[in-house]
Amino acid sequence: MGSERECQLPLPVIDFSDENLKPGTDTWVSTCGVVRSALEDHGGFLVLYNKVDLLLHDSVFSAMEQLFDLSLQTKMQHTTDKPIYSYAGQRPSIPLYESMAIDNPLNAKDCHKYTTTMWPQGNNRFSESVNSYAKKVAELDYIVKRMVFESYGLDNKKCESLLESTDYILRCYKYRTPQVGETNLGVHPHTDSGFLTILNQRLSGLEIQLKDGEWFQVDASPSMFAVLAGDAFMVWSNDRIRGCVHRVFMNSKVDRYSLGLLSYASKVMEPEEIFVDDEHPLRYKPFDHYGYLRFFDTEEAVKSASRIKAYCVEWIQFNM
Ligand SMILES: O=C(O)CCC(=O)C(=O)O
Ligand SMILES: [Fe+2]
Repeated sequence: MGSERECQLPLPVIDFSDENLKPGTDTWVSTCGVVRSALEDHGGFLVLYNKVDLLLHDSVFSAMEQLFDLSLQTKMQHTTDKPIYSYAGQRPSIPLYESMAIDNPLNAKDCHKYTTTMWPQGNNRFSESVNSYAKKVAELDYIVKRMVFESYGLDNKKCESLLESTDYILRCYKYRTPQVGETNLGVHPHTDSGFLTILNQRLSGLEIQLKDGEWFQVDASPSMFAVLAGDAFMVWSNDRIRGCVHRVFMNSKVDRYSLGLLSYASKVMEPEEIFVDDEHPLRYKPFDHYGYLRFFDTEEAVKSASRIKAYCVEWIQFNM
């Protein structure tokens, strides 16, 4: 990784398949720096990662096709008590978009439970491929977080404790092709409400906004993953890390599928002390991630300029 050619791209592409990328090596240390700068500058970066082999890639994406082929009534079933959308879609401003969330996909039993809600007769192939895929992508999530902690000189124990209080969701996205006269916007520009999102797309369409405001189109490939910081990462870093603004356009004549592993803090989280000093005063109150998700669709949140600021910052102004 970190070859000069890679670093010259507006958004770094980091090779996580490199055998030399082990903690303690020079490659590891320099990659930690690239990861940190990309998160501070753009809120994200791209990763080449070969732990999801082609067989698993194909099987998880065909599982997604099967999932979205179910009836709307089946797809809209309530599958989690967390304040996330089990199903999102049928929205007039983004008519192409549908998404479904599998709660706790790293756990085989929870994958099985989700699967039997969707297919009461069972579908082992679905639950097994989802579980294997999520576990492989979670390994990438752990490495990225470990690198971030290390690059700021934070103890690995702190990182472990963050990982222990992390909930994962596998979100599956489908975009149908636009009909004549319909918008080809898949999703409006936004930041994700989670901590970190790791996306893989089967067709291109994902665009990331760089710090200069330009849009960067992410190529689709089974081994190319986009790593995006969400709102909770901004809170944790007291705004040192930027939330990654991204959007999707449907440019193809076939349906587009993508998959995101999203992480959420299961315990109240505070900005790390090292990010708070006289020059960088505390910007966020202790953060209840699920409280934020419940706030997310309220009228107050929707009309605010920034949902995360509306949820956290105003509280500080009135209570300190
Ligand atoms: O489809 C994608 O690649 C990304 C979708 C997305 O950003 C979202 O729904 O939050
Ligand atoms: Fe997103």
